[in-house]
Amino acid sequence: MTTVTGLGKRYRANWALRDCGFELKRGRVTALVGANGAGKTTLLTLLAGLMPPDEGTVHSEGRVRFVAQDKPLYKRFTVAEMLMQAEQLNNVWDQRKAERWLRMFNVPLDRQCGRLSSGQHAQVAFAAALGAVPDVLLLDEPLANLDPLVRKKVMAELLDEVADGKMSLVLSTHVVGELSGVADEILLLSRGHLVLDGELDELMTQHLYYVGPRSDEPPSGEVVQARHRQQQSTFLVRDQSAADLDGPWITRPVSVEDLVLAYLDREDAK
Ligand SMILES: Nc1ncnc2c1ncn2[C@@H]1O[C@H](COP(=O)(O)OP(=O)(O)OP(=O)(O)O)[C@@H](O)[C@H]1O
Repeated sequence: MTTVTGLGKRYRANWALRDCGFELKRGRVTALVGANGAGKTTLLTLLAGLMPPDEGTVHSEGRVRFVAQDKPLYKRFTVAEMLMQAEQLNNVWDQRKAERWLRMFNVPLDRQCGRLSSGQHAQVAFAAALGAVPDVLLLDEPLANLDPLVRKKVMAELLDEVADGKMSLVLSTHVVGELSGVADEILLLSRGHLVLDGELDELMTQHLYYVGPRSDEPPSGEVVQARHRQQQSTFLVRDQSAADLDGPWITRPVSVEDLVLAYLDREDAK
């Protein structure tokens, strides 16, 4: 439903994003991860159509809504007035959906936006985006400013929204420990390039740890991360042939967090 091909963006002479290609499907959650300055916000802004690419294309079907990191609201408006404005700006609007979200997170409709806590402020931005019943919802670091319980609840509710298979959700995040059970797909950016992308379940089966005697190489596979102690080496590898393993090596599964951090670490060291 969204197809991205050869996407690139530069600010003056510097490419912030290059050669980016992937698809976003309905009913799927895509996590966009990468170090500070990797190009996540640039990619989301291009997906939202808020600035033109310098190369490549984004083709999206349906309504795309974007909640930016700073989530601008009119400070003097009450929450209810903010929703009324969102209604006027959108051809399709579901007031019940927006109000339900705000009730769930205890945000008073009659409170001025300038008097909301940063967490409540974020909820108003989410409610306004969801009220527009988007086909593609893009959230730039939606979990920042939220306490751990609210983060969990927001994620659970967003997953519910995706579950009926109509919407595609993309969220950028630095909270990689909370991706397991949330993300179906991953896009990992490093210095403007996609270095890992695909279905998370598939990527998990393609990666594993080899633990064995101190050595320079693992028994097979492409090394993503290597750690050595005096007598022991541990390799996180991308490998599909581990089933035939014999010799001194043992294998261990990787977690989503291990996988993402290992790739971030590898790219950081380049
Ligand atoms: N308006 C701009 N003008 C010039 N350079 C920019 C502009 N916006 C972003 N950049 C540069 O483009 C690169 C990608 O920035 P971007 O904001 O997309 O990264 P990010 O992954 O969202 O970072 P963070 O995790 O810190 O929010 C960075 O090198 C940044 O300095």
